[in-house]
Amino acid sequence: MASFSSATRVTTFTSTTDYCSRKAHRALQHVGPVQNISALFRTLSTTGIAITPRSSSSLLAAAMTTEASAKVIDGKSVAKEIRDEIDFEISRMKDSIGVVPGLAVILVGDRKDSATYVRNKKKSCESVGINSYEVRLSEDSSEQHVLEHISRFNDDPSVHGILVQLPLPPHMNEQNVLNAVCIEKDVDGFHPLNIGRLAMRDREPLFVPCTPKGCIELLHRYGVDIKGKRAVVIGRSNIVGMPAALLLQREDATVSIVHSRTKNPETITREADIIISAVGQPNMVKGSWIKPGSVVIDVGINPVEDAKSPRGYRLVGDVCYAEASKIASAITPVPGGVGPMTIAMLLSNTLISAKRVNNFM
Ligand SMILES: Nc1nc(=O)c2c([nH]1)NC[C@@H]1CN(c3ccc(C(=O)N[C@@H](CCC(=O)O)C(=O)O)cc3)C=[N+]21
Repeated sequence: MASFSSATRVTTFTSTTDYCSRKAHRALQHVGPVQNISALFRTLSTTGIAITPRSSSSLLAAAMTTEASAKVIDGKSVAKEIRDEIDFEISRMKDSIGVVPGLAVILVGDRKDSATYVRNKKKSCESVGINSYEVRLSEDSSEQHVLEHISRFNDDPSVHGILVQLPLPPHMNEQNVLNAVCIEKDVDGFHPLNIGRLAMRDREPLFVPCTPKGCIELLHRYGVDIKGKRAVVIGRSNIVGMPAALLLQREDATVSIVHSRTKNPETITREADIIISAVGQPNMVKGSWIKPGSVVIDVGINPVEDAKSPRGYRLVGDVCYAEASKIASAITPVPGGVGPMTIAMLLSNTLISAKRVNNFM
């Protein structure tokens, strides 16, 4: 790919004769090479130069030929950092009151992806000193059977968190099953009472759903201001989109939700300073949906066929990374972005639960 050489820059701005562009050109000569389009827009705004539609489109065209240079929001390394903090806290709790947190995971059926997630969760639990209890039930087990296991874990004081891996087989009623988890152990944060409290001002949920919590944690740890910013959440699922929008609102963002029935999703998304995409459509969000300088959190983890990959597929996000990383100021990769954070937040919620029930600060 061609780099954004100074020759390119000069051509970009002398090709148009309007005043702003000439002024922008001078500003650029002043600041030296510009790494990406958002840096360019920032530079222009600090010099007080208005960006006209005309200069804007030539800037965008120029940006499309530059190397990717948005800051990569490294979920994998932040998740590691968080696991180290959790590890420390668990040792402190064990040393002072002798309690070790416990997480129970119920897996029904033999979906390969679910088995992988459950295995990863178990490994992560071990890495921080959380006891994990796993129940694997066959695809054709009854809902009653699942409810019995939940009830047993509800009553077991060594279990501080209960996670029922989703999706459940089609013959089970997901609502019945999730409602059975007592809210004090609902580390997924899926119970309606937890979601209801999340939605209300001056109420506190016992647990915040892991994936949205992980998204916000990434924004915090990368120093992204949320207060007063425009945020767009793409997708309205109960487990990610909807709670992500509620959390952003609690952080004082102005939030819009874009979904499958939204007219002009591209126009609305392009107004956002912060985008959280959780739809499960590979490469749906194009560069043209993104405002220069915005921050993009890509929750999608979509397998796409890839004969060159050893597994026969590779994972891509909802966002077209190649395009977005030239326009955004920061972006999460897939894999290595939100995924590892989801698991770190599950461990965090399990620790919170164990601390709460034992009155340990
Ligand atoms: N009750 C329940 N709670 C969940 O939290 C839940 C669930 N059910 N069902 C399935 C989804 C999916 N999910 C993921 C967690 C981590 C990664 C993850 O760590 N992904 C790695 C890639 C892993 C790979 O390479 O295969 C990454 O993005 O870097 C992915 C997906 C949790 N889920």
